[in-house]
Amino acid sequence: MNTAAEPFVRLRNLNVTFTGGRKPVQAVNGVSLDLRQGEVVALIGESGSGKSVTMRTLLRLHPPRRSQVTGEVRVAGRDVLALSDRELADYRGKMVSMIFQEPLLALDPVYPVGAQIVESIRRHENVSKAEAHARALALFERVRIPSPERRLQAYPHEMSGGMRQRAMIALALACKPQVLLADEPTTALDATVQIQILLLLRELQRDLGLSVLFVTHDIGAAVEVADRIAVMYAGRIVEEGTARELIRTPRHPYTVALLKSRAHGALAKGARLETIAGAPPDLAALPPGCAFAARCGLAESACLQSRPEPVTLAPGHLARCLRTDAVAALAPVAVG
Ligand SMILES: Nc1ncnc2c1ncn2[C@@H]1O[C@H](COP(=O)(O)OP(=O)(O)OP(=O)(O)O)[C@@H](O)[C@H]1O
Repeated sequence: MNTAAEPFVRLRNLNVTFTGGRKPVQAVNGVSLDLRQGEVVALIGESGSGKSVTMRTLLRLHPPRRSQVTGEVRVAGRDVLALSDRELADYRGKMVSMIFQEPLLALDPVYPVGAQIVESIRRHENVSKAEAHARALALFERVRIPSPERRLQAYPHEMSGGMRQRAMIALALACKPQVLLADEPTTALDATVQIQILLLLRELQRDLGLSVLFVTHDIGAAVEVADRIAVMYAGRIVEEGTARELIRTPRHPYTVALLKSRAHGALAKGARLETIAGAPPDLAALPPGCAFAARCGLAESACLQSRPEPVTLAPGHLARCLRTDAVAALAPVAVG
Protein backbone atom coordinates (compact mmCIF):
# COMPACT_ATOMS: atom_id res chain seq x y z
CA MET A 1 0.00 0.00 0.00
CA ASN A 2 1.35 3.37 -1.00
CA THR A 3 0.29 5.89 1.61
CA ALA A 4 0.77 9.57 0.93
CA ALA A 5 0.68 11.92 3.93
CA GLU A 6 -2.59 13.64 2.94
CA PRO A 7 -5.64 11.53 2.17
CA PHE A 8 -6.47 11.65 -1.51
CA VAL A 9 -10.18 11.49 -0.78
CA ARG A 10 -11.47 13.21 2.31
CA LEU A 11 -15.04 13.16 3.56
CA ARG A 12 -15.79 15.22 6.65
CA ASN A 13 -19.05 15.33 8.53
CA LEU A 14 -20.99 14.39 5.41
CA ASN A 15 -24.77 14.55 5.65
CA VAL A 16 -27.13 13.58 2.87
CA THR A 17 -30.86 14.11 3.31
CA PHE A 18 -33.45 13.21 0.69
CA THR A 19 -36.25 15.73 0.73
CA GLY A 20 -38.51 14.47 -2.09
CA GLY A 21 -40.79 12.29 0.08
CA ARG A 22 -43.34 13.01 2.80
CA LYS A 23 -40.63 13.25 5.47
CA PRO A 24 -36.93 14.01 5.01
CA VAL A 25 -34.80 10.86 4.95
CA GLN A 26 -31.38 11.25 6.52
CA ALA A 27 -29.48 8.65 4.50
CA VAL A 28 -25.97 9.72 5.58
CA ASN A 29 -25.34 11.21 8.97
CA GLY A 30 -22.00 12.77 9.89
CA VAL A 31 -19.74 10.47 7.89
CA SER A 32 -16.00 11.17 7.90
CA LEU A 33 -13.72 8.93 5.89
CA ASP A 34 -10.28 9.11 4.28
CA LEU A 35 -8.96 7.23 1.30
CA ARG A 36 -5.25 7.46 0.64
CA GLN A 37 -3.58 7.11 -2.70
CA GLY A 38 -3.30 3.46 -3.64
CA GLU A 39 -5.56 2.33 -0.82
CA VAL A 40 -8.62 0.08 -0.98
CA VAL A 41 -11.34 0.91 1.53
CA ALA A 42 -14.50 -1.16 1.79
CA LEU A 43 -17.81 0.19 3.07
CA ILE A 44 -19.90 -2.62 4.45
CA GLY A 45 -23.31 -2.87 6.07
CA GLU A 46 -26.87 -3.96 5.50
CA SER A 47 -29.05 -2.76 2.69
CA GLY A 48 -30.10 0.85 3.24
CA SER A 49 -27.22 1.73 5.59
CA GLY A 50 -26.04 4.54 3.32
CA LYS A 51 -23.05 2.93 1.61
CA SER A 52 -24.02 3.78 -1.97
CA VAL A 53 -25.25 7.26 -1.09
CA THR A 54 -21.91 8.00 0.62
CA MET A 55 -20.01 6.72 -2.40
CA ARG A 56 -22.14 8.62 -4.89
CA THR A 57 -21.37 11.98 -3.23
CA LEU A 58 -17.85 11.57 -4.64
CA LEU A 59 -19.35 11.91 -8.11
CA ARG A 60 -22.09 14.29 -6.96
CA LEU A 61 -24.74 11.97 -8.29
CA HIS A 62 -27.62 13.10 -6.08
CA PRO A 63 -30.79 14.60 -7.45
CA PRO A 64 -30.02 18.30 -6.85
CA ARG A 65 -33.57 19.44 -6.17
CA ARG A 66 -34.55 16.48 -3.98
CA SER A 67 -31.51 16.15 -1.77
CA GLN A 68 -29.40 18.21 0.55
CA VAL A 69 -25.70 17.48 0.89
CA THR A 70 -23.60 19.19 3.55
CA GLY A 71 -20.09 18.66 4.85
CA GLU A 72 -16.81 18.35 3.04
CA VAL A 73 -16.07 16.20 -0.01
CA ARG A 74 -12.51 16.68 -1.21
CA VAL A 75 -10.67 14.73 -3.89
CA ALA A 76 -7.04 15.59 -4.66
CA GLY A 77 -7.58 18.85 -2.79
CA ARG A 78 -10.61 19.85 -4.90
CA ASP A 79 -13.88 20.76 -3.26
CA VAL A 80 -16.24 18.42 -5.13
CA LEU A 81 -19.43 20.05 -3.84
CA ALA A 82 -18.28 23.40 -5.29
CA LEU A 83 -17.36 22.21 -8.82
CA SER A 84 -19.19 23.93 -11.67
CA ASP A 85 -21.13 21.73 -14.12
CA ARG A 86 -18.28 22.03 -16.60
CA GLU A 87 -15.64 21.12 -14.04
CA LEU A 88 -17.81 18.24 -12.89
CA ALA A 89 -18.08 16.82 -16.42
CA ASP A 90 -14.29 16.84 -16.69
CA TYR A 91 -13.79 15.46 -13.19
CA ARG A 92 -16.16 12.52 -13.69
CA GLY A 93 -14.32 9.72 -15.42
CA LYS A 94 -11.00 11.53 -15.40
CA MET A 95 -10.50 11.89 -11.66
CA VAL A 96 -13.15 9.54 -10.26
CA SER A 97 -14.89 6.73 -12.08
CA MET A 98 -17.45 4.16 -11.02
CA ILE A 99 -18.37 0.55 -11.68
CA PHE A 100 -21.68 -1.03 -10.76
CA GLN A 101 -23.23 -4.36 -9.93
CA GLU A 102 -24.99 -4.29 -13.28
CA PRO A 103 -22.65 -3.46 -16.20
CA LEU A 104 -25.61 -2.63 -18.42
CA LEU A 105 -26.04 0.53 -16.32
CA ALA A 106 -22.70 1.72 -17.63
CA LEU A 107 -22.53 0.10 -21.05
CA ASP A 108 -24.77 1.23 -23.88
CA PRO A 109 -26.50 -1.84 -25.38
CA VAL A 110 -26.60 -0.48 -28.92
CA TYR A 111 -22.88 0.19 -29.46
CA PRO A 112 -19.92 -2.19 -29.51
CA VAL A 113 -17.96 -1.88 -26.27
CA GLY A 114 -14.76 -0.81 -28.05
CA ALA A 115 -16.56 2.11 -29.69
CA GLN A 116 -17.82 3.23 -26.28
CA ILE A 117 -14.33 3.26 -24.84
CA VAL A 118 -12.96 5.15 -27.86
CA GLU A 119 -15.79 7.66 -27.54
CA SER A 120 -15.16 8.16 -23.84
CA ILE A 121 -11.43 8.76 -24.36
CA ARG A 122 -12.07 11.23 -27.19
CA ARG A 123 -14.70 13.11 -25.20
CA HIS A 124 -12.11 13.91 -22.54
CA GLU A 125 -8.91 14.06 -24.55
CA ASN A 126 -7.81 15.42 -27.87
CA VAL A 127 -6.46 12.19 -29.38
CA SER A 128 -6.90 10.52 -32.78
CA LYS A 129 -9.30 7.63 -33.30
CA ALA A 130 -6.36 5.30 -33.93
CA GLU A 131 -4.69 6.30 -30.67
CA ALA A 132 -7.93 5.94 -28.72
CA HIS A 133 -8.44 2.51 -30.31
CA ALA A 134 -4.93 1.44 -29.28
CA ARG A 135 -5.69 2.54 -25.72
CA ALA A 136 -8.98 0.63 -25.74
CA LEU A 137 -7.11 -2.47 -26.87
CA ALA A 138 -4.51 -2.03 -24.13
CA LEU A 139 -7.33 -1.66 -21.58
CA PHE A 140 -8.99 -4.88 -22.73
CA GLU A 141 -5.64 -6.62 -22.35
CA ARG A 142 -5.16 -5.04 -18.93
CA VAL A 143 -8.51 -6.38 -17.66
CA ARG A 144 -7.65 -9.76 -19.23
CA ILE A 145 -10.33 -10.05 -21.85
CA PRO A 146 -9.28 -12.88 -24.19
CA SER A 147 -9.10 -12.13 -27.95
CA PRO A 148 -9.26 -8.43 -27.10
CA GLU A 149 -9.15 -7.12 -30.68
CA ARG A 150 -12.19 -9.19 -31.64
CA ARG A 151 -14.05 -8.50 -28.40
CA LEU A 152 -13.74 -4.74 -28.87
CA GLN A 153 -16.26 -5.18 -31.69
CA ALA A 154 -18.73 -7.11 -29.50
CA TYR A 155 -21.96 -5.67 -28.14
CA PRO A 156 -22.52 -5.95 -24.38
CA HIS A 157 -25.20 -8.67 -24.80
CA GLU A 158 -22.70 -10.82 -26.69
CA MET A 159 -20.51 -11.08 -23.59
CA SER A 160 -20.85 -13.30 -20.50
CA GLY A 161 -21.56 -11.63 -17.13
CA GLY A 162 -17.93 -11.78 -16.00
CA MET A 163 -16.68 -10.50 -19.35
CA ARG A 164 -19.15 -7.62 -19.29
CA GLN A 165 -17.90 -6.74 -15.81
CA ARG A 166 -14.34 -6.62 -17.17
CA ALA A 167 -15.48 -4.51 -20.12
CA MET A 168 -17.17 -2.06 -17.73
CA ILE A 169 -13.97 -1.86 -15.68
CA ALA A 170 -12.05 -1.12 -18.90
CA LEU A 171 -14.54 1.65 -19.73
CA ALA A 172 -14.24 3.06 -16.20
CA LEU A 173 -10.45 3.19 -16.60
CA ALA A 174 -10.56 4.75 -20.08
CA CYS A 175 -9.69 8.26 -18.93
CA LYS A 176 -7.08 7.20 -16.37
CA PRO A 177 -8.99 8.04 -13.20
CA GLN A 178 -7.18 8.08 -9.89
CA VAL A 179 -10.13 6.88 -7.85
CA LEU A 180 -12.33 3.92 -8.71
CA LEU A 181 -15.68 3.54 -6.98
CA ALA A 182 -17.00 -0.01 -7.03
CA ASP A 183 -20.64 -0.46 -5.97
CA GLU A 184 -21.26 -4.16 -5.28
CA PRO A 185 -19.26 -5.09 -8.39
CA THR A 186 -19.41 -8.82 -7.81
CA THR A 187 -22.80 -9.41 -6.18
CA ALA A 188 -24.53 -10.60 -9.34
CA LEU A 189 -21.75 -12.99 -10.36
CA ASP A 190 -21.21 -16.59 -9.40
CA ALA A 191 -18.55 -17.41 -6.83
CA THR A 192 -15.56 -18.22 -9.07
CA VAL A 193 -16.13 -15.19 -11.29
CA GLN A 194 -16.54 -13.03 -8.15
CA ILE A 195 -13.11 -14.01 -6.94
CA GLN A 196 -11.54 -13.34 -10.33
CA ILE A 197 -13.05 -9.85 -10.45
CA LEU A 198 -11.96 -9.09 -6.87
CA LEU A 199 -8.42 -10.20 -7.71
CA LEU A 200 -8.50 -8.05 -10.83
CA LEU A 201 -9.54 -5.00 -8.79
CA ARG A 202 -6.72 -5.62 -6.36
CA GLU A 203 -4.24 -5.99 -9.22
CA LEU A 204 -5.41 -2.76 -10.88
CA GLN A 205 -5.12 -0.91 -7.61
CA ARG A 206 -1.56 -2.18 -7.20
CA ASP A 207 -0.40 -1.67 -10.77
CA LEU A 208 -2.07 1.68 -11.46
CA GLY A 209 -1.83 3.12 -7.94
CA LEU A 210 -5.62 3.54 -7.93
CA SER A 211 -7.51 4.39 -4.79
CA VAL A 212 -10.57 2.16 -4.60
CA LEU A 213 -13.72 2.65 -2.56
CA PHE A 214 -15.62 -0.59 -2.58
CA VAL A 215 -19.20 -1.04 -1.38
CA THR A 216 -20.34 -4.49 -0.39
CA HIS A 217 -22.74 -6.45 1.81
CA ASP A 218 -20.18 -9.18 2.02
CA ILE A 219 -17.61 -8.88 4.78
CA GLY A 220 -15.71 -11.79 3.20
CA ALA A 221 -15.23 -9.86 -0.05
CA ALA A 222 -14.23 -6.78 1.96
CA VAL A 223 -11.58 -8.72 3.85
CA GLU A 224 -10.32 -10.18 0.57
CA VAL A 225 -9.60 -6.85 -1.12
CA ALA A 226 -9.60 -4.00 1.39
CA ASP A 227 -6.79 -2.44 3.37
CA ARG A 228 -9.34 -0.78 5.62
CA ILE A 229 -13.01 -1.39 6.30
CA ALA A 230 -15.67 1.05 7.44
CA VAL A 231 -18.86 -0.50 8.80
CA MET A 232 -22.02 1.55 8.23
CA TYR A 233 -25.26 1.36 10.12
CA ALA A 234 -28.25 3.70 9.67
CA GLY A 235 -26.22 6.31 7.81
CA ARG A 236 -23.24 6.39 10.19
CA ILE A 237 -19.85 4.76 10.27
CA VAL A 238 -20.03 2.70 13.47
CA GLU A 239 -16.60 1.10 13.24
CA GLU A 240 -13.53 1.62 11.12
CA GLY A 241 -10.14 -0.04 11.09
CA THR A 242 -7.83 -2.28 9.13
CA ALA A 243 -9.37 -5.46 7.78
CA ARG A 244 -7.26 -7.37 10.31
CA GLU A 245 -8.41 -5.25 13.27
CA LEU A 246 -12.04 -5.60 12.34
CA ILE A 247 -11.79 -9.36 12.07
CA ARG A 248 -9.61 -9.98 15.10
CA THR A 249 -10.68 -7.27 17.51
CA PRO A 250 -14.11 -5.95 16.50
CA ARG A 251 -15.36 -3.43 19.06
CA HIS A 252 -18.84 -2.55 17.82
CA PRO A 253 -21.62 -5.10 18.45
CA TYR A 254 -22.86 -4.61 14.89
CA THR A 255 -19.46 -5.59 13.46
CA VAL A 256 -19.52 -8.66 15.70
CA ALA A 257 -22.98 -9.51 14.37
CA LEU A 258 -21.74 -9.13 10.77
CA LEU A 259 -18.80 -11.40 11.49
CA LYS A 260 -21.08 -13.96 13.11
CA SER A 261 -23.36 -14.07 10.13
CA ARG A 262 -20.32 -14.75 7.98
CA ALA A 263 -18.97 -17.35 10.41
CA HIS A 264 -22.28 -19.19 10.14
CA GLY A 265 -21.74 -19.39 6.42
CA ALA A 266 -24.82 -17.31 5.69
CA LEU A 267 -22.96 -14.85 3.51
CA ALA A 268 -21.04 -17.56 1.75
CA LYS A 269 -24.32 -18.98 0.50
CA GLY A 270 -25.38 -15.60 -0.79
CA ALA A 271 -27.76 -14.86 2.08
CA ARG A 272 -27.62 -11.35 3.47
CA LEU A 273 -27.40 -9.87 6.91
CA GLU A 274 -31.00 -10.51 7.93
CA THR A 275 -29.45 -13.13 10.21
CA ILE A 276 -29.22 -10.27 12.73
CA ALA A 277 -32.55 -10.11 14.56
CA GLY A 278 -34.63 -6.98 14.10
CA ALA A 279 -34.47 -4.31 11.44
CA PRO A 280 -32.56 -1.06 11.03
CA PRO A 281 -34.40 2.10 12.19
CA ASP A 282 -36.51 4.33 9.98
CA LEU A 283 -34.13 6.95 8.56
CA ALA A 284 -36.95 9.49 8.67
CA ALA A 285 -37.27 9.04 12.46
CA LEU A 286 -33.89 8.12 13.90
CA PRO A 287 -33.84 7.42 17.64
CA PRO A 288 -32.02 9.94 19.88
CA GLY A 289 -29.52 7.33 21.08
CA CYS A 290 -27.45 4.68 19.35
CA ALA A 291 -29.29 3.55 16.21
CA PHE A 292 -28.26 -0.07 16.82
CA ALA A 293 -29.41 -0.18 20.48
CA ALA A 294 -32.79 -1.77 19.68
CA ARG A 295 -31.03 -4.81 18.21
CA CYS A 296 -28.08 -4.92 20.59
CA GLY A 297 -27.78 -7.48 23.36
CA LEU A 298 -25.36 -5.22 25.26
CA ALA A 299 -27.41 -2.02 25.21
CA GLU A 300 -27.90 -0.14 28.51
CA SER A 301 -30.07 2.85 29.27
CA ALA A 302 -27.23 5.29 28.40
CA CYS A 303 -27.17 3.84 24.89
CA LEU A 304 -30.74 5.03 24.34
CA GLN A 305 -30.06 8.60 25.39
CA SER A 306 -27.47 10.09 23.08
CA ARG A 307 -25.57 8.99 20.02
CA PRO A 308 -22.17 7.62 20.93
CA GLU A 309 -19.15 9.58 19.82
CA PRO A 310 -16.27 7.64 18.25
CA VAL A 311 -13.93 5.89 20.68
CA THR A 312 -10.33 5.49 19.47
CA LEU A 313 -9.14 1.97 20.20
CA ALA A 314 -5.86 2.18 18.31
CA PRO A 315 -4.60 4.69 15.74
CA GLY A 316 -7.14 4.47 12.91
CA HIS A 317 -9.39 1.97 14.74
CA LEU A 318 -12.58 3.71 15.87
CA ALA A 319 -15.93 2.49 17.15
CA ARG A 320 -19.04 4.50 18.00
CA CYS A 321 -20.15 2.51 20.99
CA LEU A 322 -20.41 3.06 24.74
CA ARG A 323 -19.81 -0.62 25.41
CA THR A 324 -16.56 -1.35 23.61
CA ASP A 325 -15.16 -2.96 26.78
CA ALA A 326 -18.13 -5.30 27.00
CA VAL A 327 -17.69 -6.14 23.30
CA ALA A 328 -14.01 -6.89 23.93
CA ALA A 329 -15.01 -9.32 26.67
CA LEU A 330 -17.24 -11.33 24.33
CA ALA A 331 -15.93 -14.67 23.09
CA PRO A 332 -14.02 -14.16 19.82
CA VAL A 333 -15.92 -14.92 16.64
CA ALA A 334 -14.39 -17.78 14.71
CA VAL A 335 -14.15 -16.44 11.19
CA GLY A 336 -12.69 -18.76 8.60
N1 LIG B 1 -32.70 9.24 -4.58
C1 LIG B 1 -33.17 8.87 -3.38
N2 LIG B 1 -34.30 9.41 -2.87
C2 LIG B 1 -34.76 9.05 -1.67
N3 LIG B 1 -34.17 8.17 -0.84
C3 LIG B 1 -33.04 7.60 -1.29
C4 LIG B 1 -32.48 7.90 -2.57
N4 LIG B 1 -31.34 7.16 -2.73
C5 LIG B 1 -31.21 6.43 -1.59
N5 LIG B 1 -32.22 6.69 -0.73
C6 LIG B 1 -32.39 6.09 0.61
O1 LIG B 1 -31.19 6.28 1.34
C7 LIG B 1 -30.96 5.16 2.18
C8 LIG B 1 -29.56 4.64 1.98
O2 LIG B 1 -29.47 4.06 0.69
P1 LIG B 1 -28.16 3.41 0.10
O3 LIG B 1 -28.46 3.03 -1.32
O4 LIG B 1 -26.98 4.26 0.34
O5 LIG B 1 -28.00 2.11 0.96
P2 LIG B 1 -26.95 0.98 0.80
O6 LIG B 1 -26.31 0.79 2.13
O7 LIG B 1 -26.02 1.25 -0.34
O8 LIG B 1 -27.90 -0.24 0.49
P3 LIG B 1 -27.83 -1.30 -0.69
O9 LIG B 1 -26.78 -2.24 -0.25
O10 LIG B 1 -29.19 -1.90 -0.70
O11 LIG B 1 -27.49 -0.55 -1.94
C9 LIG B 1 -32.05 4.16 1.87
O12 LIG B 1 -33.04 4.26 2.84
C10 LIG B 1 -32.56 4.60 0.52
O13 LIG B 1 -33.92 4.26 0.38
